[in-house]
This record gives sequence, C-alpha cells and structure tokens, in this order.
Amino acid sequence: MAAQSATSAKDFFRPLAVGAPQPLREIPFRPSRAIHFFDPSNAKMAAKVPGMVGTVDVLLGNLEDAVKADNKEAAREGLVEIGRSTDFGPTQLWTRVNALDSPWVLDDLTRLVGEIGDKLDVVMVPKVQGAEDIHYVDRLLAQLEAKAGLDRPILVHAILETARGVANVEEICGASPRMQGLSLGPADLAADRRMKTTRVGGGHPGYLVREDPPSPTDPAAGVDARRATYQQDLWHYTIARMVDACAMHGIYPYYGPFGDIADVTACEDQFRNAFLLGCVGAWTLHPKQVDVARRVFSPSADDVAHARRVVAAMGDGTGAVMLDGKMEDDASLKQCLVMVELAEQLAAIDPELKAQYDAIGGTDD
Ligand SMILES: CC(=O)SCCNC(=O)CCNC(=O)[C@H](O)C(C)(C)COP(=O)(O)OP(=O)(O)OC[C@H]1O[C@@H](n2cnc3c(N)ncnc32)[C@H](O)[C@@H]1OP(=O)(O)O
Ligand SMILES: O=CC(=O)O
Ligand SMILES: [Mg+2]
Repeated sequence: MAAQSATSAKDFFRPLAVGAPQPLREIPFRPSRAIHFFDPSNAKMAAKVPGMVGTVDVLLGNLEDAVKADNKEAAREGLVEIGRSTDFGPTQLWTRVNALDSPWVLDDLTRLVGEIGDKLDVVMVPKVQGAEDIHYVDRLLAQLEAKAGLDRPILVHAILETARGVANVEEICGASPRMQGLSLGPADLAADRRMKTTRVGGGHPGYLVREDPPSPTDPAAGVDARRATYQQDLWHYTIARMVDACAMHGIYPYYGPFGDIADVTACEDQFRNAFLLGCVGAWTLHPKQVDVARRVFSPSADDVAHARRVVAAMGDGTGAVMLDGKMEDDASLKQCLVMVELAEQLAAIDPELKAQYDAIGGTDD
C-alpha cells in the first residue's frame, strides 16, 4: 500500500483533519457508464442538466479545459447554483476542478465543498503527476469537509494525462483512501508525450500494421503488391496500464473523451475496446454520445445469458465442464461472475436493462 509519507499503515485510514469524515475502506461500485460533461457557465447547457438526471449515471460540472478563462468564476457559481437547486436522485454529481497549478483551483475546491459538498460525490483532478498531487487534494478536502460539517468523504478521481502521471500510475491509485478511479486524458497526454496525433482520443490511420508481401521466398518482389493494413489502437498500452493499476488498488478505470462528436461509430469502437479491457465507463461530451456509452458499458443480454449458463453449469464452482463444445472451469466461472454481477448492479438502477436481462432469464433478485 502506498501510504502517505511518514505515516504508518494504520494511519492511512485516519481522517486528515479533526472533524473530517472517516475515510472509506472500500470504494463502492456505483454505475458510471456515462460521465456526462457540461459547462455550468453555458446557460443553454446548464438548463438541460435537471432534465438529464436519470438519463446518465454521472453529471459532471466541468470547470477546467473547454471553459473559457473569462468564464471560470461563472462556471463555478453556475455549478453551485445547479448543485443547490437540483434533485439528483440516482445520478451522481461530479466536478472537474481546474489544474492544481492554476489560479482557480483553490477557490474551486473551497467554494464547491463549502456550498454543495453534501451533493458532490467525486472531484476529478486533472493533470495529476504523482502521489503528491493527491496528497495535497486529500488534506485540503479533509479540512474543507470538517469546516462544512460533512458526514461522508468526497472521493477523488485523477485524469491520467501526463507522461509522469502514467509513469507514476500505481502510486497515484494508492495515494489516498479517497481514490475512486482514473480516466484516460488522451488529448493532454498526446501533447505531453509529443505524440503526433491532433485528435481528441480514438485511433489514427497512420498507426497500423501491414500484411506480409505475397511471396514468402522473395519478399522484396511483392512489396508493391496490394496488402491489407490494420489500424491499431494508439491507446491500448495506456488503458491496459491504467486498468491494472486500478484493479490492484480496488478503484475504477474509465476511458476519457472522444472528440469526433459526429463519428458515433468510431466512438462506440473506442469505448468498446476500453470496456473489453476492463473500463467501467467513459466521458460523454455531447448528448449524442450518451446512448453510445450506456450501450457499450452495459453487458449485452446474450453475454449475460451465456455467463448465467456457465454459472449454473459449474455447480459448486470447482472442476471442469463442457458447454457448447468449450471447456469451462473455476477461472472462466470467475470471468462470468464479473459479467453477471455487473448486470445485476446495472439492472438495479436501469429498468430498461433489467427488462432485457429478465427476458433472457432474469437477474438473481
Ligand atoms: C479534452 C477534454 O478536456 S474533453 C472535456 C472538456 N470538453 C467538454 O466538456 C465539451 C463539452 N461539450 C461541448 O462543449 C459541446 O457539446 C460542443 C462544443 C462539443 C458542441 O456544442 P454545440 O456546437 O452547441 O453542439 P450542438 O449544436 O450539436 O448541440 C445541440 C444541443 O445540445 C446541447 N448540448 C451540447 N453539448 C451538451 C452537453 N455536453 N450537455 C448538455 N447539452 C449539450 C446544446 O446546447 C444544443 O442545445 P439546443 O438544441 O437547445 O440548442
Ligand atoms: O482532459 C482530457 C484530455 O484528453 O486531455
Ligand atoms: Mg485534459
């Protein structure tokens, strides 16, 4: 465990300020397939927020990039107003505060925790470089929570969007009991790494592998032949690292933004790759992306049906059985349980999905 410097293991779960709420020992899984971004300083967008309650798992008031410098204070105050006046029901309220080296972040945290701390579930921190950034936010949140008299801790989500952050990903995940998860920030990360893509997430046609030349005996003869190419995923390595670091620390990994709003097909592909690798959700920047995220990050009824059959066939969970010509054993049972448990958690909050899963045999409840 990456305990804070000069503290012992048991101190890790002590509140960092007198009167602050007790840190959580486990981060509960709460469905967060779509983390929907809105700019609280944009009156048209802000007006849509109450109507989006229940349609997305998370509503996130964004104060950082994409909010004009002149609008930073209006965005902060807009979020306070929305937080106070909206009944969020089953939907979580998150915020993305400004970067820790910006002139706005101290007021962002002070004002939001003081005014709507009881409504805020998670604070997303951008451009996290290492555990020291999380320690700073951790202590400050504890002080602010104590001052506001909050009775539950606000959780912290870090964006993985600097090369140093990627290098330190494990220590970031273990830096505080508040750590809820990580999102990939492909735009800032590409810039920081000096990658040569100008896209906000997604693939690139130049990042590919090519089929071998047709003649195995004289490869040079066929180099000009027409050969199939296969586009590769620029983000595979980073997502895989992020998933392992999160799993190791019992927190949740997310794909971040997909900037080509019109290309919902490629968005779906990128989100699905992340889902298959272990991510639990992604950001939605525009209403068009909400259905995509909800669909992709919910297991299909067919997958759930298959997983349930394996669970049933495995009886006490030990040994090996054949099902549809395939071997199933303790390990594949565990894979199926991941699917079944997720389906149950989602069905509990999503009546449409519940109906789909019930139609193929129902959830265990
Ligand atoms: C790299 C990163 O940091 S990514 C994270 C930061 N970026 C963001 O948060 C971007 C958030 N999204 C946006 O700012 C906008 O969606 C944009 C700029 C991408 C596109 O905005 P527009 O050009 O207005 O989109 P469009 O005209 O298609 O909008 C259609 C309607 O949806 C609304 N809308 C657009 N985005 C959102 C949103 N995120 N939430 C709620 N409503 C929205 C618009 O206000 C508009 O409403 P109207 O029909 O009443 O006029
Ligand atoms: O903040 C997100 C990013 O991609 O940068
Ligand atoms: Mg960014």
